Amino acid sequence: MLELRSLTAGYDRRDPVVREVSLTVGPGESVGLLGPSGCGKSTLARVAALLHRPDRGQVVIDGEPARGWRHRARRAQRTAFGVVFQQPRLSADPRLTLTQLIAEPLRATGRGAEAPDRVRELARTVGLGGTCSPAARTRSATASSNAPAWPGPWSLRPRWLICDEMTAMLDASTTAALVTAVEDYRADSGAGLLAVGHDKVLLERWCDRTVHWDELTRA
Ligand SMILES: Nc1ncnc2c1ncn2[C@@H]1O[C@H](COP(=O)(O)OP(=O)(O)OP(=O)(O)O)[C@@H](O)[C@H]1O
Repeated sequence: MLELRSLTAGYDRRDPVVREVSLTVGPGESVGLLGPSGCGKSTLARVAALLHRPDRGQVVIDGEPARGWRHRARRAQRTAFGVVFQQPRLSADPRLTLTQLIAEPLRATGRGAEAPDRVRELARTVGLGGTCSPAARTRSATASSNAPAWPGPWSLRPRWLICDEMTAMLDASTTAALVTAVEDYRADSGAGLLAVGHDKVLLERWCDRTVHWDELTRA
């Protein structure tokens, strides 16, 4: 269970963008969070993935409250999350090859020996035919990591996926391929998903249930 309990967060303690928000994602469940641009969805997604420290409230991961954030998060909790941000081009270091992008999270967490097998498997999963096109790079960023030290969606087999406007900049066929890749991974691993966005049609089709930002903040 991923529990967000009464979270208040933002960039100025006197004027937080997320106020007293609570949301629960069950094991293996996919929850879509809908809301207008600028309401605080990305901020909440970053808090949920332990990337942004809230001012108040708790993130509880499988019964255990998070006590550290970003690099201070416990490794077991940090690696429980795979995160896909809305700007994949900024998430992938352009100096790395596609293979390095996929292998880096494993090396960074002392599991480099698994890299060759995982690279082969993930390249197949996300449909990288050895090309270096922007779409292929987007898919490899999704498969690997958002920053070299931050293990991403698939490499470390996370239990929770946080997707923040994952498909906002993609065409329809790449969107469909990515959603399929996420769902294949979830079917295989039992991972839960929090997908944040403003595409109601996509999230309602994709997720077990959707909640609107207003419902979270009305209470
Ligand atoms: N790093 C930051 N520093 C200061 N303010 C920020 C920062 N990031 C976001 N904000 C502000 O916080 C508010 C919420 O932003 P956030 O990105 O969480 O919203 P969002 O719902 O995800 O929007 P979008 O759908 O446009 O991404 C906005 O007013 C934004 O300008």
